[in-house]
Amino acid sequence: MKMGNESIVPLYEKIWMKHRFSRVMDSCTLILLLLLLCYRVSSHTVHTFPCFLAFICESWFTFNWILLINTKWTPSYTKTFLDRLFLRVHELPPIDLFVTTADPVLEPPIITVNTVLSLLALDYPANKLACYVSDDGCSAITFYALVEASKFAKLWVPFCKKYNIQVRAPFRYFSDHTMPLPHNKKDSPGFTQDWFKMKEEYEQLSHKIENAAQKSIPLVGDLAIFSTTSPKNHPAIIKVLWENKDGVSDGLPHLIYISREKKPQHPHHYKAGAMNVLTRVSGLMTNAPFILNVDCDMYVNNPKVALHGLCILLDSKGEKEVAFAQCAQQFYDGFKDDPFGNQLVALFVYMGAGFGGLQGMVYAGTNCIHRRKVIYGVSPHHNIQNGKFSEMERVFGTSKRFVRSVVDALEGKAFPRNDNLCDALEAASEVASCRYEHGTAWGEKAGWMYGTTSEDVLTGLKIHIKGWGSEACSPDSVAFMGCSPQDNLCLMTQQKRWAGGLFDILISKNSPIFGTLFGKLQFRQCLAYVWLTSWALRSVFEICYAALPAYCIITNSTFFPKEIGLWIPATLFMIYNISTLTEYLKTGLSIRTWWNNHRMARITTMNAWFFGFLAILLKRLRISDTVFEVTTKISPSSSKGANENAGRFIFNNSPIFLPGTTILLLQLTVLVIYCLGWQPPVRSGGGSGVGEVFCSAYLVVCYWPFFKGLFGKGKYGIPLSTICKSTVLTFLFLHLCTRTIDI
Ligand SMILES: O=c1ccn([C@@H]2O[C@H](COP(=O)(O)OP(=O)(O)O[C@H]3O[C@H](CO)[C@@H](O)[C@H](O)[C@H]3O)[C@@H](O)[C@H]2O)c(=O)[nH]1
Ligand SMILES: [Mn+2]
Repeated sequence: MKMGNESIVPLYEKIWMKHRFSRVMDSCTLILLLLLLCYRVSSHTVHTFPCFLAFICESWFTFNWILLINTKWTPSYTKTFLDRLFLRVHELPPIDLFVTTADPVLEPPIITVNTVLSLLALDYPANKLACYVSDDGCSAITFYALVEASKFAKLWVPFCKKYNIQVRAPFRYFSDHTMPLPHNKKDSPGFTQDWFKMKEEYEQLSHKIENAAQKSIPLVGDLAIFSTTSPKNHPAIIKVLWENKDGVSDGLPHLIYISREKKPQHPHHYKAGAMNVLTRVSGLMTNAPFILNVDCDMYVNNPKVALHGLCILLDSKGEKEVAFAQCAQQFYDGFKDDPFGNQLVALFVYMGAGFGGLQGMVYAGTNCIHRRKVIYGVSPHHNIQNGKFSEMERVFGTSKRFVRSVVDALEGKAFPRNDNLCDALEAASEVASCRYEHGTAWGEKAGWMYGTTSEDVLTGLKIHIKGWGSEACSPDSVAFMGCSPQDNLCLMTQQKRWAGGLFDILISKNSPIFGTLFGKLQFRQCLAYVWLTSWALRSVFEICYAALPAYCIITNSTFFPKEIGLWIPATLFMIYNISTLTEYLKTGLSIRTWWNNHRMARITTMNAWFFGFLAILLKRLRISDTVFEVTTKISPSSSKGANENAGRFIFNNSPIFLPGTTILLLQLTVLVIYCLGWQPPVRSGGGSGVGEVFCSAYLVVCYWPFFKGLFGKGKYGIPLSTICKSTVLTFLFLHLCTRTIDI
């Protein structure tokens, strides 16, 4: 190619995948579903209660399947050309790095520290980076850990860059205890020495942090301020922990600690609130045009990730169309065969790529690079008319200095390097106060969106509604790695929050449906969003469907088509399983993983998603509000030595296990009834048969972890109170079913 044409050379390419097999199988499934519905409508048995209920549920499943096929149909991924980036860009733009942490116990500071270290060591000019850590826990330990980490970073970052270390989160780098070979062979002699030194330094750092967490540290000096704070009631605390004063590109990036002001009576909007404070404070201090944000456990696994992201965002086409570049969420130390189905690998491969082929990948809350101006609410083909200052104040609040920074960001003006970050501290405290957003458009039109516990998807959706696209960024070596929920309790809490939060979006004024009708959300993207945000609704239909075979066995009726018609659901079941299994195998996952994921899908849907659904109902009825329950992250030291019980189900008193336990007891009961021949005589329309028994047995197999829980001890057993409640519910159901026979 000719020189001088650099701006035309694309920096990334979208590659369309051909999932032909999936398409064929998914279409077959759809045809069978439609056949089943037609059969039900045309046959007169639809008048019986079970057939009618089955028809309703199957209609939903079919609708849902159409949404799913639509999402999966045109998958794509992006390939980024790093080598071309430097042809096109002579000076890299600044990037602000955001990390959020909320609780020093659920999120051990050593994890946050590792994430921060991996960010500070990014392969990127250090004078173009600034790392902002938001601590919603207002924890002296987190603060102390970050201060110590910034000292360690002075050794760690040069070490990583000198030897081109790939994994720059020390706890992962040192986790296998063997010394890897340096990538840069000629430096080897010094490497061994340096490696041992670094390892020792890191061990000291983690001991210091661990000690601080165990014995309370004296709150003197910089920590004195924490002696009067409590996590939910304290003034804004903003400290510049490290400033790259001379602006040297091979030094350390700025590191800033922020704990926004909290008052008991002020809503703080959880993570979205924290992100908005980060946006404003960084706007005052560095105002970078790009923002890379991660959760506290998502360390950088590929130090070039920022460059890959910029290939997409600085590309001449991307510049006009792409609002953000989202990397997949991948997790380290997952259990073998994914017993809890929380690794989400197949989900990202098939559904993620599907979104990628439409208007764009959803924003997943972490591992994402945003354009700052888009966060401020700009539309794609906008002309910046210099809005009146007073108008800007209504949207962005009354800090003059901040509003000026917004104007700069919108106009794409380079930020005049602050001689001194501390100059901005006073203004920063103002924008981090809990009253600042009062009467502004934060969380509504600007910044991260409020009103749902899935703030990430809502924020991304509103960006798509403006007409922006987005891209998945998937460099060859995994971009980020994080900590997945470690047991089924954490998983249930997380899934409940997700499903509830997503459903909240669907029925709000920000619903994707309105987005298509009144905004610029593309139709197919809208359907994909409806698929995503209707997870919670699915639970209702699935629970009804699970009760159907039990009802039929008790009343000796059937909800299946008769004779030849029975082949439709039977083939459907087979095709569905073959096609999903093939997808897993193609992705390199095991048969066990496939089964575990499918079993878990039934369990999470009927338990966690159902409670997510209920939570939103209660919220809409103004009975109780939803809260963001933080997922526990396992600290690296405690995860060592996986025991034989890892991956085993545990239970507690939470009502979340009630639906599952009841469904299991119910199926066991009806299987006994069937085997003992205690069913009433068949009346009209045919009695229950192999179909119903198969469904019941299948559910028992899906709920096998619960079955073991019936007999388990301690935390491995379902609490007696839950079993009692479920037994009562089971008998109530039995009673109601037998009543319908008498009528
Ligand atoms: O009041 C809060 C609550 C949470 N967080 C932070 O939010 C992040 C995500 O919380 P986590 O408990 O890890 O939730 P996950 O379910 O693992 O997170 C996924 O789902 C969330 C939405 O439900 C998104 O915000 C996340 O980015 C996404 O990774 C963490 O860094 C927390 O520290 C806060 O800063 N303040
Ligand atoms: Mn998380």
